[in-house]
Amino acid sequence: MTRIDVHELTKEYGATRAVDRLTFAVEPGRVTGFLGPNGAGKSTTMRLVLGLDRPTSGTATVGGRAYTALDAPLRQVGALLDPQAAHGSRTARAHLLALAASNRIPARRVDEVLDEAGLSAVAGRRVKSYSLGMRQRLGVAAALLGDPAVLMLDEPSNGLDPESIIWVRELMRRLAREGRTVLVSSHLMNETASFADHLVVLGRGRLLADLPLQEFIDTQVQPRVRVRSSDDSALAALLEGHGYRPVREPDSGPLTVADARVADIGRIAARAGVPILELAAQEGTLEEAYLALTADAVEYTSARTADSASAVRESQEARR
Ligand SMILES: Nc1ncnc2c1ncn2[C@@H]1O[C@H](COP(=O)(O)OP(=O)(O)OP(=O)(O)O)[C@@H](O)[C@H]1O
Repeated sequence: MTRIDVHELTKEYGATRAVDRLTFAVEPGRVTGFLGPNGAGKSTTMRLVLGLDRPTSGTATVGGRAYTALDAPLRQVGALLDPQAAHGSRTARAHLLALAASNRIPARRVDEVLDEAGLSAVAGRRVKSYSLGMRQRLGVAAALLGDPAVLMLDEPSNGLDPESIIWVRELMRRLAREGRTVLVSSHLMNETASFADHLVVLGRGRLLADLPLQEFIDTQVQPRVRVRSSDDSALAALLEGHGYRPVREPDSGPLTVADARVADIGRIAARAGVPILELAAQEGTLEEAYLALTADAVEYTSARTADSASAVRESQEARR
């Protein structure tokens, strides 16, 4: 089993501390989502793991060894960092054949990964004629070439159409099921929630969270209950009498009750004889949880996003 271990990792570029005493492990058999605002240090961390940059201090290892000390790196770690990495004047097949030859990977793997990436029909075309989505697929094909135990993908869904996004999601799930170690950075929260089992979240180069996906959401977003009655005013008064703070959704929608459980709300209403038309637990989303956590750790924030992040937090506070 091959883990990625990052220990007390620090990287400074002049006065900028891009990565700040970072410690975490990426375990095999699950997809770990790597999140953080722009400039949080995700790409730098991936580059340090891949030996593309030298740390100022600390270590990053794969299976206990530095990437640069691996015998056949491409057969142990597959990475997608920059979809523009392939030379534009080469065909996709020639690009993969060159990579295979320099890493002692059998040439037949090239056709296998082209097929896996859905590029077989266009493998003879020059890469410069490829769309961003096709380049992303080629980058994923290159990452898979050495059949590696560890995969690190930086924004693999970037520029992909909906069908390709589903392809990436299912591919990552399968790679994790096969027991591989999969680290994926993304800015797309719904997307990350659909494939990640575990999350590592950075802010300003530091570790903000290292938790299973659901636990991360639960620690950031209070549980809520949605409830609707034929007499919402009576229901609201009843719940207030029991110490809850129900909030009416806009346009006379149902009531939202923070810090509440379905069974408790249902029992209170039944005892008082208030008819219930709808009663449901409302799950927090990864986006809410992420915004609540990272609002203070955003390096580049427009006034508008800062407002919406604090609005999410305020609405959460209001429901408490
Ligand atoms: N080669 C470099 N020289 C100088 N500063 C750098 C270099 N690479 C990264 N940085 C700085 O380090 C910080 C972390 O950048 P990094 O690209 O790792 O963040 P990120 O989390 O990947 O961001 P994004 O989500 O925008 O890709 C930023 O402040 C960035 O400007």
